[in-house]
Amino acid sequence: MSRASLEKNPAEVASMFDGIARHYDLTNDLISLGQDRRWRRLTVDAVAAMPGERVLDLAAGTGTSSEPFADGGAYVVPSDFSFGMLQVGKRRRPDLPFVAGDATRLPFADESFDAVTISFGLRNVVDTSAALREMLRVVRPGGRVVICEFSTPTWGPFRTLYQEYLMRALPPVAGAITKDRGSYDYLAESIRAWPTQVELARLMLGAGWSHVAYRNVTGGVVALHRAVRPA
Ligand SMILES: C[S@@+](CC[C@H](N)C(=O)[O-])C[C@H]1O[C@@H](n2cnc3c(N)ncnc32)[C@H](O)[C@@H]1O
Repeated sequence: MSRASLEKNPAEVASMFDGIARHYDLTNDLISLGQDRRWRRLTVDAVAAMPGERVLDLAAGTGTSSEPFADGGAYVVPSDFSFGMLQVGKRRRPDLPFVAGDATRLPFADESFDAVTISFGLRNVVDTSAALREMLRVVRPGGRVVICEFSTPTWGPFRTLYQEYLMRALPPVAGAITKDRGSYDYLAESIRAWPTQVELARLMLGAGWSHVAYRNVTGGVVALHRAVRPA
């Protein structure tokens, strides 16, 4: 199966996710050793959506990151540009209003959401700053963003161990399960090349977000960044 390169050409990225869509959720559980469920719960807590609030879940894939918002009473819109991922999601959760859209040119009006969130998606978008600006545009003044993404473990010895797992163990193991080693080589390489916690916070400030803050989860394997659109 074809993998994307670190240039993150949108057609290549979408086609790679089309290819893994069927096994995406199961493989996630396996390769994260079940940690993904905790990361998702903390993301939902950070967004703290009230019932009836409008939440955009960007790069929502199969909608796994969107479901808890809907189940909590928010009006969540899962959006993604991989039709394969959207189809799997729509089959599983026909009640959710999946919308096809590119994170760098969102098909939504200005100020149409109370909050926007993106889980394990921003790293795959060709232009990080353009996506951050689009998220700012579609959120109302005073609205918030929460980004859940792989990051850089803070403790040196753990970072070394993790990077060994990432680069040496994860691609062959996930490749054997899915018969698609290339996509997991991409996963490992894209995580290693991704900005640190502080660098991402700077990009958010540069895109116009204020009150930018982050917290590390699982020792910094994942970071949750949050910010507010200036009123
Ligand atoms: C790792 S999946 C994350 C899915 C989901 N948020 C989750 O937590 O399971 C990354 C998703 O980002 C989407 N994506 C990447 N670049 C995108 C872009 N420019 N616009 C919209 N979606 C994009 C991919 O299609 C893929 O479904």
